[in-house]
Amino acid sequence: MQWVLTAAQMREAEQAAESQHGMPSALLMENAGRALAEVARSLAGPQGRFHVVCGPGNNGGDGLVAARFLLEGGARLSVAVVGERGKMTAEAQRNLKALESAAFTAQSLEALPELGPGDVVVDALFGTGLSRAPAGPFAEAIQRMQRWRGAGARVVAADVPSGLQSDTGEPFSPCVEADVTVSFGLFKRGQILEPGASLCGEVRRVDIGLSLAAARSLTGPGVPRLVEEADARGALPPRRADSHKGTYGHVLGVAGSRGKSGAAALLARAALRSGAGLVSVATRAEVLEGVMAHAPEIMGIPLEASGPLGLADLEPLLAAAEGKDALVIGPGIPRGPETGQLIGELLTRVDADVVLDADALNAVASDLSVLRRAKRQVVLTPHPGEMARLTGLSTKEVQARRLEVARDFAMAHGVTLVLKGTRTLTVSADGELFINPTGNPGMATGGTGDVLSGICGAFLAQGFPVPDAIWAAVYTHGLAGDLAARRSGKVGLIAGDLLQGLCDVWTRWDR
Ligand SMILES: NC(=O)C1=CN([C@@H]2O[C@H](COP(=O)(O)OP(=O)(O)OC[C@H]3O[C@@H](n4cnc5c(N)ncnc54)[C@H](O)[C@@H]3O)[C@@H](O)[C@H]2O)[C@@H](O)CC1
Ligand SMILES: [K+]
Repeated sequence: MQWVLTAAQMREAEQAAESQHGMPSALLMENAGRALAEVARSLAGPQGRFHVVCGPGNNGGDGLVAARFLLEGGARLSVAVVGERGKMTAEAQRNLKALESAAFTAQSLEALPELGPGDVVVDALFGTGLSRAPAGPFAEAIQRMQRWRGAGARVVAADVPSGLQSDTGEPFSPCVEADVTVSFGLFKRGQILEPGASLCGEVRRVDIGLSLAAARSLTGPGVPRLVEEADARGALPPRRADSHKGTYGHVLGVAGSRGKSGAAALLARAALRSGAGLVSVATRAEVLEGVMAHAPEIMGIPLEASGPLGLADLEPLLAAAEGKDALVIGPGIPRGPETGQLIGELLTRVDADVVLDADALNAVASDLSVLRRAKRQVVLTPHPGEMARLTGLSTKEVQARRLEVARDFAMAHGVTLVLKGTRTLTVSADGELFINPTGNPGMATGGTGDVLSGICGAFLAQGFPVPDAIWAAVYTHGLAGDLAARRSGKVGLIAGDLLQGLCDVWTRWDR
């Protein structure tokens, strides 16, 4: 996993590197600029020219170091310094002098020639220190870089595309759109959260000498981490030779209703395709055959009452939950006035971990105190709209502060929370944050959430601990979507394709 930091945490890490590890910021800048030059060179055509656009802060300093290395390598190079020289940081000034001592002259932006295919722009205008919308010459510089890109030049951003707010991923206007962003030392939030992630293009993290210091100073919850493929694969050990279906747990899905039997079927099949030893589905009697028609491997439990799920279903569901290792409640359920109470009773009495999804989330939203009273682990998997109902915020507020909203909720109610959307977040009950990098817009289609709930249930039933089971489920779900989209395209992708995608994940991971 990789830490994902705020600008303030980056500054702390930089200070720790200097005070505790003898790595002065000049040395960090040297390493950063050198790595930046290497990436810039890798993007240029054989006759490519380089424009390095530098701002007044240390981001500009990185650009000036990169310019020095490009010059040493014999590149066709122009450098522009935007803003007043007197306002540059000491490190940036020192590197400008170093460049000028080689009889090289930085120019004004207007003097720089136009660029085209094969050429490279190094955007070193602003990094993590951007504090307000770029205006005047800074805005013009960003627009100029955008124009060069429009004409075919590649843009490599130093640390953060200029104009992007590195703590939120929200861009000011104007903002550089990069082809590659070279992230110095550690990831920044704005590189991972959308729309920042898209504005960064490909993010390449390079070590510059502060990761070790940061790792020591940034322990504890609160600092989000980016899940990597090795983490997810490692969280799911291979199946043992001497095992049987009982080894891999029994998932009970409480799902489906008239017209929504497919939700139960997707949940159940996803749980089966994610390694659960046994999967049962409890649903209204009249839809059970429809569910089972999709999956002969599952066992059906008819709920004989009628109408929305309510207290009349409590005894049959308690009986159904006997001996189960995980429950998944919600996809396609008929919700009514008693559904929340029913779920509350199940949470306090059932001896199994429970995943709440879809209408089960809406059902508990009116009385969240039941979450704290649960006998075992509770996992909630809301999309932003459901999260808004759970918190009383608007969807927009949820999206604007995803990390904080998710963490506050998980800690307040003692649950593992999955906040879905681009870069799905998993938060543990003690506030550890895991950002997921897999998945694609093709998965914005009905039923993919049902599949995720089934994967979560299967991993819990197999005894994987929270929160690992859940961030691994989220990663696996996204990767299944990415692999499935190779066949179907993003437009053609449907939730059922994720079931084959899951098999592709298992063969890829040798599981
Ligand atoms: N933190 C670290 O460990 C390291 C940071 N480095 C670089 O340092 C950068 C951060 O440097 P700084 O903190 O100096 O910040 P920046 O270089 O991002 O820019 C901040 C400067 O621009 C000014 N400014 C901010 N917004 C402006 C606006 N809209 N219009 C005009 N001026 C504006 C600020 O007053 C300040 O002078 C990082 O992104 C990275 O590139 C690297 O040199 C290596 C090590
Ligand atoms: K930049």
